[in-house]
Amino acid sequence: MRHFDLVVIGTGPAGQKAAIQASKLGKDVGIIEKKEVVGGSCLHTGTIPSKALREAVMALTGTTGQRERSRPQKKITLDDVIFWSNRVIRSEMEIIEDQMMRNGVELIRGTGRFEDAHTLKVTREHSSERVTGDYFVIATGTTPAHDPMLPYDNINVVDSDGLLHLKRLPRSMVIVGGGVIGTEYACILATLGVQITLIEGRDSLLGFVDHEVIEALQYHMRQVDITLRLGERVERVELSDPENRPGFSNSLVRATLESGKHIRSDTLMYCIGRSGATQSLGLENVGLETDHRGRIKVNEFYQSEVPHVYAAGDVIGFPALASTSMEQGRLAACHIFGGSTNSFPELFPYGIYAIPEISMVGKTEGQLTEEGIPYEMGIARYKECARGQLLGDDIGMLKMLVHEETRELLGVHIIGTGATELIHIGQVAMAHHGTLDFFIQNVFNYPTLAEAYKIAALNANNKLATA
Ligand SMILES: Cc1cc2nc3c(=O)[nH]c(=O)nc-3n(C[C@H](O)[C@H](O)[C@H](O)COP(=O)(O)OP(=O)(O)OC[C@H]3O[C@@H](n4cnc5c(N)ncnc54)[C@H](O)[C@@H]3O)c2cc1C
Ligand SMILES: NC(=O)c1ccc[n+]([C@@H]2O[C@H](COP(=O)([O-])OP(=O)(O)OC[C@H]3O[C@@H](n4cnc5c(N)ncnc54)[C@H](O)[C@@H]3O)[C@@H](O)[C@H]2O)c1
Repeated sequence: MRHFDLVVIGTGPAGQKAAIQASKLGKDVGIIEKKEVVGGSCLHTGTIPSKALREAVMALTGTTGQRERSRPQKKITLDDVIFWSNRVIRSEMEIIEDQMMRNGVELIRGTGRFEDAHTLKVTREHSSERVTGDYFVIATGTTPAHDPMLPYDNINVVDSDGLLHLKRLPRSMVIVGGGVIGTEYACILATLGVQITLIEGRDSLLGFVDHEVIEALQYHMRQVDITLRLGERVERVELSDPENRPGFSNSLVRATLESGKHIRSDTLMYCIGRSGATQSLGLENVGLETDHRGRIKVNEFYQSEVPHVYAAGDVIGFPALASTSMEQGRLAACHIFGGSTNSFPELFPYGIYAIPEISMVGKTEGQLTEEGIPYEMGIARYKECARGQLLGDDIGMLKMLVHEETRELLGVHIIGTGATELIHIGQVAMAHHGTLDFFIQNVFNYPTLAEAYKIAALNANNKLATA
């Protein structure tokens, strides 16, 4: 039986960083992975495939600047897009495996299940073994939440994992759930020419994003013929019998909404959130419970109620991003082995890879209003920047929120080309309690989109001066 200082379960972003950090601190580390491939849902079904798909679609359709946004120039097959994605996934996988090998992290393939508080049984198809550990980091991530009433068949009714295995591009698709996954895929697939209907139970998509940015996004989604059904919920989904389709016309799926509307399509994708992958971990043998969505409760050090068992990444819930999962895994290993550590930063950005992309850091106008914080707003439109003109991005916008008295930056919200990169300028300024004067008094490269920060700061300054 092999013994490790630390056993990590799961090779997604949280598990990778926990394992490598512990190994850098001189510890013996084993990492368990139930799939044949390393990288987690991040690399195989989540972040990377969806972003590779997006990049491929943008390149193949020539959707670079928004002005050129159009229907595909040539017929693009799902194979074209998957070919692009697989190239990225393969090289990312090699990088992860190399990193683990170089750092002496022992990769053990199989499904891990606790037998007691320090023993994990690792089961493979034809064999099994037991490993023991002084400490554990559970980094098993999530799987798509399912509605038991739905007829999932992985062909016509799929979740976001199943989407990646479709054999052909559907003509039409209903997407249920206007969260991050539903919104990103709606934009990507519509750009490919799929006729999309997006159904969201709330009154707008992505409720945590600045309302003006969401209004702009929803406007542009409609411009590419995405039908938004907001404030609507799906009551029933039926698959048609191909031989006999009264009420289905030529479509294969019919969704009935609570409002009584029928929506017909070739395919329906459900993305209504995700559940912690904890069911088969044998947590009861360690004395751990999960919440109703399978998530593990941890303290600020990522320590569960059983002190030598830590958990990090999506399995602990919010914010459930690859970016935050990596840092949680690293911090967990630092806490276990006494490495120098910081606490998780209060300020971190969100990047939403819709088309156009969106990014935000800090507070929204809604939050500032609710908290009674006096603020002013500065806006820069990309079309005011030479770089925006060069890119043909007429719709991009950067909104800066500053404290009315201290002039400190409180939030930055961007929609448009490069939003997910540009946001980090605002993040750095905010982390150092920067004011809008930094942007006014400094010079930026020209022509760049970063110039939008200066334009927005001047705009806010003008409003403050006349207030
Ligand atoms: C469609 C989609 C798009 C996304 N886009 C973004 C994005 O753009 N940006 C972003 O920051 N985040 C994005 N995310 C979220 C991101 O993918 C997750 O936050 C991230 O993957 C979580 O990492 P993790 O290490 O916690 O878990 P995962 O990446 O889910 O990895 C968990 C691993 O544990 C393994 N495992 C599970 N149970 C066991 C067991 N019992 N034994 C052994 N191994 C086990 C699994 O096989 C898996 O390999 C996206 C997610 C989805 C679904
Ligand atoms: N760019 C990124 O960072 C990125 C991209 C994709 C996914 N993710 C991660 O993946 C997680 C899961 O994403 P998700 O989109 O599945 O979940 P989500 O929780 O973000 O959104 C689910 C949405 O579905 C709606 N909904 C639920 N049931 C419904 C019903 N019956 N009818 C209509 N609408 C319904 C909810 O109101 C909600 O808006 C996210 O929380 C995020 O952490 C991140």
